[in-house]
Amino acid sequence: MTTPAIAQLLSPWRRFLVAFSGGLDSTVLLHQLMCWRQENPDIQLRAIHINHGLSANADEWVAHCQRLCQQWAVPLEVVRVTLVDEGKGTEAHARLARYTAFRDALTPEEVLVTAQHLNDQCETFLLALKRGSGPAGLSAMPAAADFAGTKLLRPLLNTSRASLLQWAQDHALSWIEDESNQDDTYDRNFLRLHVVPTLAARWPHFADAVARSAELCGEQEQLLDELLTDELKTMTDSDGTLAIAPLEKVSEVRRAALLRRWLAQQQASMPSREMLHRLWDEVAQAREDANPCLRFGDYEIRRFQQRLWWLKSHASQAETVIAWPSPFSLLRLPDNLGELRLTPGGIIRAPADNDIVSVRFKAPGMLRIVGRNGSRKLKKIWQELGVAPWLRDTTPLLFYGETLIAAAGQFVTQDGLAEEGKGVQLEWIKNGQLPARS
Ligand SMILES: Nc1ncnc2c1ncn2[C@@H]1O[C@H](COP(=O)(O)OP(=O)(O)OP(=O)(O)O)[C@@H](O)[C@H]1O
Repeated sequence: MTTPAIAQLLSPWRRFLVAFSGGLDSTVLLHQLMCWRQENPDIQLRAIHINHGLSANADEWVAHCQRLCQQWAVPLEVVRVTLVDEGKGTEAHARLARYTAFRDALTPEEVLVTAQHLNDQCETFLLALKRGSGPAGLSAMPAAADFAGTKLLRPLLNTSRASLLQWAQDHALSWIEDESNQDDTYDRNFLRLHVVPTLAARWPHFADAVARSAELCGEQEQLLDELLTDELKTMTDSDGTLAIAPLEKVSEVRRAALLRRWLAQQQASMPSREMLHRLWDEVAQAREDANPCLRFGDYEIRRFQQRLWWLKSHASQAETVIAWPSPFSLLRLPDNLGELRLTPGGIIRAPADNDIVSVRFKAPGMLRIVGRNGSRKLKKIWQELGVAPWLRDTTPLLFYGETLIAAAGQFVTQDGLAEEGKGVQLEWIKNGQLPARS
């Protein structure tokens, strides 16, 4: 026998990867799916268990999951993850590692199924309330969301923990208890252990009511998505950058809603109100000659040519070195950035072929050109091309060390500025054409 919720939400799909921790919730989920498979043999089930190695009992949990999956004839993948502490807290790290492992394990034909239930939804809502979230945060967890090119489904979201327990007892299921669930230093556990039981004792349907509020908030957000989609499209370029000028003409609340949606398209985590204000005041509206930048985790937002750019941050990017052994041949740049060409003309002294031997590619658009030790003049040149979105809105600049020595892609020696028709000129070619200089 299956629960209607499971069949209703999952019926369009046929292949499932079940996130199986071995706890009560995911054990019931896997069992219900297994029962459903008995009636529908075309359904394919796989389970995945992530071993975070955090508990002394972690190996026992793995063994328990293996036993159960063998008994239910569900292939199980066990993934051992190693947590590196980057100051985000163990819980957040474990979660990140877990979802990365899910992403890696999923095939495009499968959907991921997790076992969050009504009481989890209630806690998620209360945690968002505690953070002062708006409707997007208060909509808590959606029952279905896009994930890793396929879907993440939460079919138990309207089922209470009590009814999962009832199911487990009725079917004599066994499950593991994670001892860390009793640790009320975690906010979620504090709510689960102390707050929600008090609320539920007074108002038995409190969790249902909260879930309804979450759903209503979700609907409002969806409506705004629909209403703003076309407007956002007109402001966004094919490269994902966002025009600033049209945002100046709309009301503050509309602008915030548009910026939020633009950030969501870049897969950014939801920004706080303060971050949105900073994004507008410190980046979009920065002084004309400023070179503003706002960090968002591993990413940053920059302004270039009156547009906002979402970029992987320099600090988090490993330097790539591209050899350019013969600088008079075309150099193809990574990330579809185009090509570089050196042509005669524009410099006092024509460099020997080996003057420039490698180009160090940092972030999109930022190149470090390094000469061979033997070259006298062009030893170390920084070239920032017009692609660099964090340049001031001027022509491409050329640096020697920290010193600006030329603009518009002309090389000069340290001795003086370029002379027409002599030396070499560096050109950047994108999609077969020289990009327009601003
Ligand atoms: N170690 C694990 N291995 C496999 N699946 C897990 C594991 N831990 C949790 N899950 C899956 O994730 C679901 C939610 O668990 P939990 O609430 O602890 O984590 P979460 O990923 O932080 O959830 P949320 O999406 O609410 O932030 C579980 O019901 C289970 O399906």
